[in-house]
Amino acid sequence: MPPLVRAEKVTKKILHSASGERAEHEVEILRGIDLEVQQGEMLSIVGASGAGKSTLLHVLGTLDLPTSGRIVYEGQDVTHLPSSRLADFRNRSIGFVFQFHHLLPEFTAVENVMMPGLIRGAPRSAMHAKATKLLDDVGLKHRLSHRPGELSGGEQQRVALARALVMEPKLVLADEPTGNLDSVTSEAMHELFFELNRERNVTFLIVTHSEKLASLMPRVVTMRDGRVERDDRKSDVAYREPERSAPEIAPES
Ligand SMILES: Nc1ncnc2c1ncn2[C@@H]1O[C@H](COP(=O)(O)OP(=O)(O)OP(=O)(O)O)[C@@H](O)[C@H]1O
Repeated sequence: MPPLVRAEKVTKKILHSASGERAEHEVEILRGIDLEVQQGEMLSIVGASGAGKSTLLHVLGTLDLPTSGRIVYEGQDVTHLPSSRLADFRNRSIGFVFQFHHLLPEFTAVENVMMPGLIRGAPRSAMHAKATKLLDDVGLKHRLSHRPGELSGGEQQRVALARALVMEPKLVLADEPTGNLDSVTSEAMHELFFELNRERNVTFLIVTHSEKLASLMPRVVTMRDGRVERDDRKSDVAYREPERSAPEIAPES
C-alpha cells in the first residue's frame, strides 16, 4: 500500500518585500521536505513560530502549490492536477480544521456541516441526516439550529470538526485546532480526535503549539527553518517488548 500522503523534496519560496522597501527578495519557507504519512496515523507537527508548519499543512492539503517537489496521495501525484479536479479531490479527500474555524455566520450549525456536500450537489435530505448524526457524535445534538455566533468557541470548533468529517475524508489537516480553547474544552477535542482515529481510522495531521497534545501523539515531526528537524515515533518505544523479570516459580508444596 502506498502511503496516504507523501511530500517529496517540497520547497516553497515566496517573493517578499520588507515594509517600506520596494525591492522584493525571495524567501524560502520550505527547504526540501520529505514526509510520508500512512493511513490511520496520528501525527503532530511542532516547531518554533515561523518554522513553516502552516505553510507545509497548506501545501500538503493542496491549498497552496509547492515551488518544487511533489505531493502524492495514495500513489497519485496531485501537484499538477488542473485546479477544478484539484478542488474536487480536496473536497472529497481532505477535511480541514483551523484555529479560526471559518464557519459561515449566517448559517446554522447543521447547515454549516452540510455545506461541503451541498457544494458537490449531494441530496439535501441525505446531507441533513449525515450532518445531524455527526453533530450528535461530537456532542452537539442540542445545538443543530444555532448559528456560530450563538455557540461557544469549543462548540464552534466541534461544528468545524463535524464539517471536516462530513465527506468522510481519510485525512484531516488541523492547524492549531485547540489554539483558542480553554484546557478542559481542548482536552475534550483531543479525545474526540483519538476516538475518530480509532473508530473510523481517520488520519490526523495536527499543527500545534500545545505540548499537551503533542505529548499524546504517537508521531511528532519537529520543523525548524523550513526543514524537518526530527521525526519521532513514540510507538517504536511503546511497542518494544518490556524487559521481563525472571518468571516466578511457585514453591513446591
Ligand atoms: N505570504 C507570505 N509573505 C511573507 N512571508 C510569509 C508568507 N507566508 C509565510 N511567510 C513566512 O514564512 C515563515 C513560515 O510561516 P508559517 O506560517 O508556515 O510558520 P509556522 O511555523 O506555522 O508559524 P506559527 O507557529 O507562528 O504559526 C514565516 O517566517 C512567515 O513570516
